[in-house]
Amino acid sequence: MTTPTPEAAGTETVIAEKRRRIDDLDTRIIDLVRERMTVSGQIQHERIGAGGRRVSLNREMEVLTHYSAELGRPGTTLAMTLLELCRGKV
Ligand SMILES: C=C(O[C@@H]1C=C(C(=O)O)C=C[C@H]1O)C(=O)O
Repeated sequence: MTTPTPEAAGTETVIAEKRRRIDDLDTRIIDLVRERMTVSGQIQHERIGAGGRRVSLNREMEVLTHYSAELGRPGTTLAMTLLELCRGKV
């Protein structure tokens, strides 16, 4: 193996540092998703206990609109994944 140039070594360091930051962000995002799942489950439990349904399509449209307004079409996909995590498959 050849020794990397100082420039390449610097690039590798920057990438390694940024990847650690991304790993930290992903850990926090996963924690937030778990928190969302807990709160969503509490709402569903409350509604079902009052004789309602687990799913509220009107509310899900609001969530999908929020994500698509902020993040475009991939935001809709992300919101659908979050909804499935929070209330299961419909
Ligand atoms: C949490 C709720 O219940 C369900 C889960 C939702 C969610 O996780 O955002 C949205 C609508 C419902 O299908 C709610 O009605 O707010």
